[in-house]
Amino acid sequence: MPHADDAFPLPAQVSEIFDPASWREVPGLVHGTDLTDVTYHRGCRRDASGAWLGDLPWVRVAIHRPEVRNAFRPRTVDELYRVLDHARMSGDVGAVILTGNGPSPRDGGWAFSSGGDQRIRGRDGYRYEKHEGQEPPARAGAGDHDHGADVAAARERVDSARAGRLHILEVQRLIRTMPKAVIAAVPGWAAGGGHSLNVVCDLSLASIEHARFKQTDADVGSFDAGYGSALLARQVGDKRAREIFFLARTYDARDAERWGVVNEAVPHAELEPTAIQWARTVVGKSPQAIRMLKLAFNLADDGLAGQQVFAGEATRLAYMTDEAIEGRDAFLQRREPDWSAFPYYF
Ligand SMILES: CC(C)(COP(=O)(O)OP(=O)(O)OC[C@H]1O[C@@H](n2cnc3c(N)ncnc32)[C@H](O)[C@@H]1OP(=O)(O)O)[C@@H](O)C(=O)NCCC(=O)NCCSC(=O)c1cc(O)c2ccccc2c1O
Repeated sequence: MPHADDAFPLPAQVSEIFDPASWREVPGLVHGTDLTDVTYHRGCRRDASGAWLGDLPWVRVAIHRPEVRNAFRPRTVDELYRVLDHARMSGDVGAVILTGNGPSPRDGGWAFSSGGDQRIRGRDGYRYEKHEGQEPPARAGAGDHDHGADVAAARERVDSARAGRLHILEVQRLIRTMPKAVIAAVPGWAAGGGHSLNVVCDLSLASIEHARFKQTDADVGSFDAGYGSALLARQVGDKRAREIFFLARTYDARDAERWGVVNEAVPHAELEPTAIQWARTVVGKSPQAIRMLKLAFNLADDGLAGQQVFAGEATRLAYMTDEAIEGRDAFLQRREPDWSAFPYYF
């Protein structure tokens, strides 16, 4: 039993393959209080009784809408952005595990994400809903579930006063540009915009038993013409990327591994422990080296935006030198800078 005075008691079991002993809640970003569609946890060490001993430098972010294969609505995207930005701005966090909670209480299906929630798609994008987060909880078993009524109720909830959004693209850019390793742990379906979310992560693991991939964008009249297609082509080759989009056939974790959509296919039970192990390995490397490498991998494909992000880190390195400090100090001391100590390296 955890100690009553434990700073961080064991969190709730948010997913069947989530190990509460490896994580703690993050105050201000707690599911059920601050978040409805996403869960967010900080890696930590605990003793045998479950008492918190200390933090570890990684976090776990999961979409928590298993009853709709973790489809995202605007609120989901807002929450994803919020927790990912928290991870980005946490100086003691070096890796992010991105996954989907499951299984579905309706039918036991697993998902990473099935992309934009088609029930609330409008002509201008995905629509916010009134009273979000107050929907009746999904009940176990498909018997009492009426899909048509569910779709009608979701459309009824649309808040017509607010504009539609496509801001999963902002989340993609955040994942792409945050100077930390983002590891996708794909426990089930990665479809449509969920397929693209996996593409944009730095590293990916997929469940052999349950992960399934399918790029459905063109089936529903949508198209991720950015990272979701162009970066995919870099990963799997141009012909294969066209096949994935144009034919929209389902492929599994083994195919995904062979094609380069994921790094490794692993047994379902090993998915989260392996993701944690990969996070542990990445944070064992030089933070500066990982930062520069990630941004270097992005640079050529991201054009001037990629150069800008890489150059920002180069500027930070420059600020750490005596030469840059001499420039700053000379200005503050109202004197000419003395560069004589600094060679013209070649
Ligand atoms: C993912 C599936 C292949 C899984 O099939 P399966 O047979 O296992 O499960 P069901 O189909 O029975 O699903 C269970 C349950 O979940 C509901 N559901 C699943 N996905 C969604 C969804 N995306 N939106 C709403 N609801 C969903 C489903 O209806 C069932 O409900 P019940 O009421 O019957 O219980 C299969 O589910 C599937 O194909 N899903 C749809 C995948 C899809 O087309 N996604 C959207 C692609 S477009 C997109 O994501 C996208 C979003 C953006 O914001 C963009 C922004 C800018 C550019 C491009 C964007 C973009 O392309």
